[in-house]
Amino acid sequence: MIYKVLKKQNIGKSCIVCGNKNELGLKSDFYELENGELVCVCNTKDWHQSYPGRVHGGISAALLDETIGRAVSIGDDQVWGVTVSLELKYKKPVPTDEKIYVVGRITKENRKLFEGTGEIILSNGDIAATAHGKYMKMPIDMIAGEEFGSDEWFENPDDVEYIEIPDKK
Ligand SMILES: CCCCCCCCCCCCCC(=O)SCCNC(=O)CCNC(=O)[C@H](O)C(C)(C)COP(=O)(O)OP(=O)(O)OC[C@H]1O[C@@H](n2cnc3c(N)ncnc32)[C@H](O)[C@@H]1OP(=O)(O)O
Repeated sequence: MIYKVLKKQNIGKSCIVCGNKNELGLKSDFYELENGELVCVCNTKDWHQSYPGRVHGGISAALLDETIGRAVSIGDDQVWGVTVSLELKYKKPVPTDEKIYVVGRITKENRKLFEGTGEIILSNGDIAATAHGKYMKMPIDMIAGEEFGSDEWFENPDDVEYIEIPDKK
């Protein structure tokens, strides 16, 4: 299905999931969609493997964690959180050297906590993993320190207006 992109989120410098200067990272892009969900798009690499050809389960967890954790900032980019708990179900192998999509959304939110769900969708539409995460809201200076600024967190614009996400099987 094709979704209109409302906004591309900022990226970090060194983050394992989104950092553009992390040579071993996933260099993921995050897009806020018209339906209120967030999609992460990235290309898995050989060095993200556990068994040959198969992405490490911890990498899948990191992708789902960040996608759900970022979904809370749709509409208010000053809301940040730290992960309190994260539960995954690994349903199919995530291949290395493949473009994948991670979709997340917030399911519950109050002043202190938020919860969300997400899934990794392979290019053929298979759902490879699902997750439920719980996060505690926290000001960014409490998470990352007073020095957190524009050299750590910045725009990474592109001209993507629509994203086609494989139909889930
Ligand atoms: C450059 C940027 C790069 C990338 C950025 C990407 C963007 C974002 C991506 C995000 C994705 C990546 C994100 C990451 O990778 S974050 C990295 C992984 N996570 C962490 O590091 C978190 C580590 N844990 C902690 O710091 C503490 O345990 C926290 C802060 C979570 C709680 O601390 P603490 O235990 O001291 O809490 P409190 O005593 O102050 O209690 C406060 C209140 O909270 C209630 N409570 C506590 N626990 C729970 C619970 N389990 N369920 C329900 N409620 C709970 C508690 O009852 C109390 O309520 P009340 O009694 O006041 O009513």
